[in-house]
Amino acid sequence: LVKLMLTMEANVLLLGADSVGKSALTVRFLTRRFIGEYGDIGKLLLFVFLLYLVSQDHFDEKRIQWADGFILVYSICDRASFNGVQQHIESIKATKDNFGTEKVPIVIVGNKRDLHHRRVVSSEEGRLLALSTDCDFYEVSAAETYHGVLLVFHGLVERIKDSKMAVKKPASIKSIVKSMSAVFARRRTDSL
Ligand SMILES: Nc1nc2c(ncn2[C@@H]2O[C@H](COP(=O)(O)OP(=O)(O)OP(=O)(O)O)[C@@H](O)[C@H]2O)c(=O)[nH]1
Repeated sequence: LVKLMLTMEANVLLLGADSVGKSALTVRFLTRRFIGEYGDIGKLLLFVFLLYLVSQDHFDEKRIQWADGFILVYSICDRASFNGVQQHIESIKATKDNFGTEKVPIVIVGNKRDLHHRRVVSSEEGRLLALSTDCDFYEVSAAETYHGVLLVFHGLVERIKDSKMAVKKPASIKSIVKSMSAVFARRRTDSL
C-alpha cells in the first residue's frame, strides 16, 4: 500500500483597516489561542513574530503579485472597515488582471462576531458583497472560537487549489495531445 502525501505552499495576504483583528485571526489560526490570552512577554514575542508574517494595510503591486490568496478582514462593529473591503477587492482584481491571472482567490471575513450588541454591518451586507464580487464570506470571532477561523483558512486553501488547477488545465490537455501524437507517430514509423 502506497500512501501519497500531497502538500501545497501558498502565500496568503491579510488586509483590512486598523484594529479589525488581522493579528488576532493569524494568532488564533497558528496557535489556537486568542491574542488577548498571552501575557506581556508572550505578546512581545508574538509581535516580533507577526512582523514577519502579517502584512500591513497599504497596497503595492509586488505584494499583491506575491500573494496566491487574500483574506480581507473588516469588523462588524466598524462600517468604515467594511467600506474599505470593496476598495481592496477592486485593487486586487485590477492588479491581478494586468497579469492575466484566472479567478483570484479572495475570502471576506467579518470579525468580532461576539460583539453583536455593537454590530453596525449586517450579515446580509457581507454576504451580498461576497456574492457580487465572487468571493467567499465568513463571519467569525477571533476572540471566541478556533473552528470558525480554521474554516476561513481552509476555505481559502480550497480556492487557491481551484485557481492553480484552472491555470494548469490547458497545459495538461496540451501534454496529453502531445504524448498521443508521439504514440501515433511511432506506430506510423514502426509500420514502415
Ligand atoms: N471582542 C473581540 N475583540 C477582538 C477580536 N479580534 C480582535 N479583537 C481585539 O481588537 C483589537 C485589535 O486587534 P488586532 O488583532 O491587533 O487588529 P489588527 O487588525 O491586527 O490591527 P492593526 O495592527 O491596527 O492593523 C485587539 O484589542 C484585539 O484583542 C474579536 O473577534 N472579538
